Amino acid sequence: MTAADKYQPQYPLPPTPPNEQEHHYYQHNDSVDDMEPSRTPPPIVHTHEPIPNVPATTITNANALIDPSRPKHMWIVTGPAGCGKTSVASHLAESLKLPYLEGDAFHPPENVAKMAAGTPLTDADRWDWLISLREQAILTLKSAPHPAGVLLTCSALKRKYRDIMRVAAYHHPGIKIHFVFLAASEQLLLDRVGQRAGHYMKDSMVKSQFEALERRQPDEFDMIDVDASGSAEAVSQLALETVGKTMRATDERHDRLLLALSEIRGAFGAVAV
Ligand SMILES: Nc1ncnc2c1ncn2[C@@H]1O[C@H](COP(=O)(O)OP(=O)(O)O)[C@@H](O)[C@H]1O
Ligand SMILES: O=C(O)[C@H](O)[C@@H](O)[C@H](O)[C@H](O)COP(=O)(O)O
Repeated sequence: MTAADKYQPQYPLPPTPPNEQEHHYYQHNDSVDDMEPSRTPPPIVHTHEPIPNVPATTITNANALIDPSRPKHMWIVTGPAGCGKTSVASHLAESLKLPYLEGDAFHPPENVAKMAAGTPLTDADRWDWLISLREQAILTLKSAPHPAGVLLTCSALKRKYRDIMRVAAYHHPGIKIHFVFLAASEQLLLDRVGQRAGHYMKDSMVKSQFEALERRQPDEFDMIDVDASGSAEAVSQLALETVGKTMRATDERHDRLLLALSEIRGAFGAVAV
């Protein structure tokens, strides 16, 4: 057997890259309501400033960009229009003293105009919006004086949208992502959106939001459902209890891990002596 034979992969090869014609199709066919591969993601603009007095080798370690002493929590309050994202997130932000990013504020004007005209957004419309929200959340976590977390509202209706947000933890393992899904019936949200004044999102859009909605999948362990059918106060309180419990559990797990690591180090130190 030659060396070349030896290194032939023993598993099925991935599909060959698209030929030029397909590539053209992927780039220009906007009628495909699918973000990958109908749109190539734009390059992510790294907005963080260089950190002074940190050796360049440390800066290349993504984890070092976030204060490594404790996990940083990214709480994403999700659900279709009218479920109470804004109400709940502002209550959480105030109670937990965390910075808060309102997802709607990150929609480009074209998206707002589209929704205001009663046209549901496509995956392609949401792609840049999700990335800019995610990057701003990371930037907020990195900014002095290092908050313990950040709150975001973002409908995050589909699994793949949530996966876009999860990329934050991939690049910055010090970030713990959690989704809170505010669960309520379509009829209830129709009523709430119908009664809400001065918002571009009209009740006619609630149906399409439910059509797009993909509920938590079994492997989405970072997602918690909160019953959002009660009064605004009751839902906010329930969400606060849920968030507090999860945050404490995550921090305790982290502390136990650090303790175990220091014991292992101690044991190795003793052996070395
Ligand atoms: N639990 C609730 N019960 C009744 N009305 C609510 C509740 N939560 C929010 N609302 C009202 O419903 C409308 C939509 O709430 P909002 O927080 O803006 O939802 P979202 O940000 O998800 O669209 C607002 O007018 C708000 O005051
Ligand atoms: O992805 C979307 O289609 C939008 O993000 C949508 O889900 C969101 O609900 C609107 O921006 C309206 O804002 P409210 O959720 O505040 O009604």
